Amino acid sequence: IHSILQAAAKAEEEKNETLPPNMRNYNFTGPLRPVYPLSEKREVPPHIARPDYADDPQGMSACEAVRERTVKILTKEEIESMRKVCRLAREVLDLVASHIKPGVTTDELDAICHQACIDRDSYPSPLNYAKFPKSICTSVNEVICHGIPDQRPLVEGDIINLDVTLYHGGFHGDLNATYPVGKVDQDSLDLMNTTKKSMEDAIAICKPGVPFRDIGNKIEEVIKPKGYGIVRRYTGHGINQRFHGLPNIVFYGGSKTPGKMEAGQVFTIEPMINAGTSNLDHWRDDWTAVTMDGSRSAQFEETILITETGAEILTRPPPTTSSSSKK
Ligand SMILES: COc1cccc(Cn2ccc3cc(C(=O)NO)cnc32)c1
Ligand SMILES: [Co+2]
Ligand SMILES: [Co+2]
Ligand SMILES: [Co+2]
Repeated sequence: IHSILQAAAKAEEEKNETLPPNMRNYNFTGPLRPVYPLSEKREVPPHIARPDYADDPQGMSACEAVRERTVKILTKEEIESMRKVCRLAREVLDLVASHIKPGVTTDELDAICHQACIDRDSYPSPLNYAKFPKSICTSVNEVICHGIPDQRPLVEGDIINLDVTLYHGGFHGDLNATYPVGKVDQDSLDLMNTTKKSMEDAIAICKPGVPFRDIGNKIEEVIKPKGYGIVRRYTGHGINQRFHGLPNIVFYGGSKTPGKMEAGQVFTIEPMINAGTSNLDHWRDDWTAVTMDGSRSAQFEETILITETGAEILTRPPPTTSSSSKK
């Protein structure tokens, strides 16, 4: 009976108008489906400085095509520019997140993000990056990353990751977080909390002289006891005038990659953690990464600066110490 029902569901699916043609006979790994058509490509007013890939037919970045031999050490001025764009990116993430509720579509969240970038004299970095069609990545439930905003309304019980990157003053600022939609089951809450803790514990070990691979060792230490899967295909990355550069930061343990942290380096820590297998597949939209077993996935991301004494989270407001906090 089960296989009959499955065949019937599949036949129904192939008639489904909300699936784009090239996904009509794709074997989805979980219950989530895209809901097409995507909205019109959103415009960014000409007074806003654009990254070099914004108008490239393939969305290719000329500055990223130049191979790097070492991890960039930012100057004081460059660090100030990173502080500014990262602060703006945090404002935009928090604003978009405040609109998460059942019934809101991910396309509506994209429109809010797009306008919030413009209001901050910033370009939404994902737009046209390698031809990505929207201004934010919205990754729901079994989607690991790079989910495309579409006409699907959020449902109570979903989890959603919002991944925001802004381009301002010639620099990119990148962060993401995973949020519950209304009331969410305990397993999903555990997955989100553990993922966030693994990122925060990894940030806490960062300081000059620490090997980059220790980030993955620390994350694995937190994640392994829970039996979750650590995504291997996507990594954290250097970020500055480029959206993506050296170092590549893996989130699993036991990596042999060489390289140690130095003051003045800026990169993201963005572990993607699956409730089940670490294996992934991509929807036939070339972007959307999903867990192979349909289990849920969570991610958190900050952009951090390595300082003489440790790490500064550029995408978080500076901590107020008791002395400096205003009465
Ligand atoms: C060509 O191959 C791919 C595959 C997927 C995605 C993209 C392009 N892209 C679009 C948005 C986006 C965000 C990040 C990021 O670092 N988030 O933290 C990375 N890549 C991104 C290209
Ligand atoms: Co990001
Ligand atoms: Co400015
Ligand atoms: Co990133």
